[in-house]
Amino acid sequence: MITFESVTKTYPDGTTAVNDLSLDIEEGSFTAFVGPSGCGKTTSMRMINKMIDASSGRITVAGKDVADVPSTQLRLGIGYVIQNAGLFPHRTVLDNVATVLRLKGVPAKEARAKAMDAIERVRLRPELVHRYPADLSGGQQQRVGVARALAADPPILLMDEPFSAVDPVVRDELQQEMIRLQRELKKTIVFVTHDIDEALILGDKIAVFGPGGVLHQYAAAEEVMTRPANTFVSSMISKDRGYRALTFRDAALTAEPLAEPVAGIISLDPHNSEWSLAVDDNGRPDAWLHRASSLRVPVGAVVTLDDNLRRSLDAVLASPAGLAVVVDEAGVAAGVVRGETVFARVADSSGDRS
Ligand SMILES: Nc1ncnc2c1ncn2[C@@H]1O[C@H](COP(=O)(O)OP(=O)(O)OP(=O)(O)O)[C@@H](O)[C@H]1O
Repeated sequence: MITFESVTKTYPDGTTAVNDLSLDIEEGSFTAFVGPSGCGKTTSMRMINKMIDASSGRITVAGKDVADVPSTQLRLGIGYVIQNAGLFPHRTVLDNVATVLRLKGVPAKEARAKAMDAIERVRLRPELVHRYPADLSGGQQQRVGVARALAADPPILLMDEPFSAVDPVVRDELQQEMIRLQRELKKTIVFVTHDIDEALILGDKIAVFGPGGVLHQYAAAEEVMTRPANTFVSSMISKDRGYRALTFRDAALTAEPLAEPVAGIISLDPHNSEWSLAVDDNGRPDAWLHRASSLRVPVGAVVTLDDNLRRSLDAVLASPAGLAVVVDEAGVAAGVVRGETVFARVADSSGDRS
């Protein structure tokens, strides 16, 4: 879908940002460009939609050399999401999302209807559509940025560090949202991040960039983890490696059922008699409640039954009750998994690998 053939970019001041890059990005794949700051990830991405021109080599999109396609035409088929969303401050959420459709000449009414579809797709609350970006949280703004990029249904999505400015809990939510969206939409996504964890969580394929704009490895996420191409790549992944490997282990958990909520509170007996679980009106987990002191601890990570072992471990460790909340597709609390069960699976899985 997107190919780089011996592409080099040298800026006028002599900096070589990208050095002889060859890469073949398959249609429908999620590719993460990862590496430390200044390694040419953004430059490589921006050459795809011609925000930056290559100095030499060739880039093709859907078989066409981008040099031969007018920039505006090229960009109408390529959604673009950046850090801090880059929304127009004086346009409402709805008008922001409708922007590309309007540029494409879609009549206003139809553009708004399609924009609403995109807003629903990213699960942004519909009552926010008439607000201005400044009235939204960072995470909500990013959702608008993703909706705007998706509204015109482009086959390709470029995302440049889109989640690096939001707090870790929201970032985790947005990452899970991207995984869900990609399952539904099957776009060709290129995602720039300096965070190897984010790359491994999201990417089917990972391109590891190093100083001087050199590509060190381009492979499936699991292969980068288990067979790093060289010492540069191993140094990127060496910290917390065992923990990261859990990303690729199926948790294969069974949920233990929960009692019915009474006034929004679910008793966790017999698993835990010190804590209860508060849920919202829709039955989604909200907070852990310490029965004796009434202390409330927001529920951070939750799991679904097909989650990997790493997310399951995160959910257990983030829970003061030592239980992970299992949610269904709608985010409704459907059960719990005990810490011991997850720890036993982690121990088994380390055994598998040795
Ligand atoms: N317009 C420019 N003129 C000169 N040098 C530039 C320009 N833009 C980027 N560079 C340099 O090119 C190199 C690659 O930059 P690039 O932004 O592509 O890297 P990156 O891996 O995306 O890093 P970051 O995450 O910090 O943006 C860096 O050394 C950067 O300083």
